[in-house]
Amino acid sequence: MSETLISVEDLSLSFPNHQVLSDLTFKVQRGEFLGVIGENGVGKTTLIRVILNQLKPSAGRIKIKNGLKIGYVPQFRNVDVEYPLSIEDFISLNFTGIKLPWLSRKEKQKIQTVIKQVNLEHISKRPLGLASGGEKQKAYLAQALINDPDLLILDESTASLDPNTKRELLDVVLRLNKALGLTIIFVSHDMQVIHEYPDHFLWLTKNGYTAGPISELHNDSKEGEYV
Ligand SMILES: Nc1ncnc2c1ncn2[C@@H]1O[C@H](COP(=O)(O)OP(=O)(O)OP(=O)(O)O)[C@@H](O)[C@H]1O
Repeated sequence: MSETLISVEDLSLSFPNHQVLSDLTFKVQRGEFLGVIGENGVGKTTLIRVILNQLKPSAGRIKIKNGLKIGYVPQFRNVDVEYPLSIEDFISLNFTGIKLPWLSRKEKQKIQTVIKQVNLEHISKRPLGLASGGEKQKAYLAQALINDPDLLILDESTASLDPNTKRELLDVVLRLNKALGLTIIFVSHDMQVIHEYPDHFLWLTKNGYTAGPISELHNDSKEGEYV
């Protein structure tokens, strides 16, 4: 039996003088890998902010499963080369509910687990500022995993990575989805990767939206890359 984690019903959101989301209805089931696609300005990030409870819908409803733990991987932001923390220490910053001024053995083990999950073992002691773009995104991914989320949201986290690095990160995300049953919402402009990785899609357009299993995503849209 599938379990609904997020249920969105007739949801609309307007900013002053500007309707962004209109009559949106979809569900996210546990274990799903949902790709959210759409042109610039169509409301992808706005939708994510509604899911994160940072914005209230103007109309309609969103139901989030009680106690759902969400991990968030932001859009790539370069980290200054002078940034002093090691990748390991950077990841540990995201621990919530730390009771002691130092890390417990269990917390240290957890850090090593997530470092392995994102394939950063070989450079975990390196300052984050010296890591490559792909490695930095993996460090953000590891940070999002540290509190055992049920749902991982990646908001255009691969947008500025080269094609190989992008695939490397998405291979890690797909493994987490398949092996651990982690539910994924992946926001992207890139039709090609939306065809390849997610099992469901939500395609926001200026005039509405389409949603469904990835097999129903139009093949003629494969070529398009929104930038
Ligand atoms: N707080 C706000 N107040 C007013 N307008 C906003 C606000 N936040 C976003 N917008 C506008 O709403 C529209 C949707 O923005 P959003 O960031 O959700 O789009 P997006 O699909 O994520 O775009 P991109 O792909 O460029 O990141 C844009 O026109 C944006 O300028």
